[in-house]
Amino acid sequence: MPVSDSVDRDGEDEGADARDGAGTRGERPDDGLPINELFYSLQGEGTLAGVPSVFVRTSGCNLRCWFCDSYHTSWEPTHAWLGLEEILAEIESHDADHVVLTGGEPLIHEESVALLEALDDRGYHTTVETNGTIHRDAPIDLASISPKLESSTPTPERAPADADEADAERWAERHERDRIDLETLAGLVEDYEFQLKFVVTDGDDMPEILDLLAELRDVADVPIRDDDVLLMPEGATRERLAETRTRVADLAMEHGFRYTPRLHVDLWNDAPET
Ligand SMILES: C[S@@+](CC[C@H](N)C(=O)[O-])C[C@H]1O[C@@H](n2cnc3c(N)ncnc32)[C@H](O)[C@@H]1O
Ligand SMILES: Nc1nc2[nH]cc(C(=O)O)c2c(=O)[nH]1
Ligand code: SF4
Ligand SMILES: [Mg+2]
Repeated sequence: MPVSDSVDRDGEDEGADARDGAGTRGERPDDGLPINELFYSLQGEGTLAGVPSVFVRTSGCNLRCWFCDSYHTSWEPTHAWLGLEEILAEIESHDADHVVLTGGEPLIHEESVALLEALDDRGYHTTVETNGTIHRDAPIDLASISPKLESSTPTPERAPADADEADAERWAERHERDRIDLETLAGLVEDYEFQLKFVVTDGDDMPEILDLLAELRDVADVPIRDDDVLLMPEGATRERLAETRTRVADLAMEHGFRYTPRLHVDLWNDAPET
């Protein structure tokens, strides 16, 4: 199946392009979001790992990591359109104080702002999982920023097997062009409580992380402590994590950064809605 570009063409109104996305179900409400899945689980990653949370996963992404563990929000997006009230009702049906807005890239959708405002009004703690290429003004309690390294680029050798070859080639170029935007990253760390969560495979990723941190520390008006930096092993399955996690834990100790597990993968492997 050809890779769908309909959720995220270039331009300002990237979220709007999801309106005619492949795999779409339901009418698009004015305040709606394309929802890939909405579920209750434990936060598996980062400084809040282990906290019971409702996850809202929007569809559509402006990048294409070859390893994306949410293939059906990026390479082959599917979703149902849900209105703001429907999303809130679903969230409120779970007994949780924490909501994690993720994707795909949730900040391509301007409607994510209204959702975050409504959650803030209701007293929820909100985490936004973002690739750090888009800034929006919204009540975000924790910006969980995962800047994408060169090792995430879907080169011909690394593109997912299901991806159309020509599309993958086009995405490799676009991914490489767009994956780091220093000004946007600086805006996010200045405006929000944040964590910088890098997906790491091995020591080859470290020079790029160190360079990026040095540049960001230069540009940003707020301190970025080593404590704000988390290394997360690449792996969407238990089998893959078994190959990467010890190496990444050793790198965290060597560089004085935090290590974050992927608790949900340990607990439930790659099952959907976990
Ligand atoms: C699916 S992404 C959605 C949010 C946003 N697009 C981003 O990349 O941060 C959620 C988190 O999963 C991470 N992730 C995706 N695939 C992964 C993999 N194969 N191994 C480890 N982490 C992965 C991302 O880096 C990000 O921190
Ligand atoms: N349990 C669990 N924790 C997570 N933390 C970040 C996730 C994400 O996909 O953004 C995620 C996820 O998919 N599941
Ligand atoms: S930026 Fe996030 S959602 Fe987009 S392809 Fe990469 S990991 Fe997947
Ligand atoms: Mg996930």
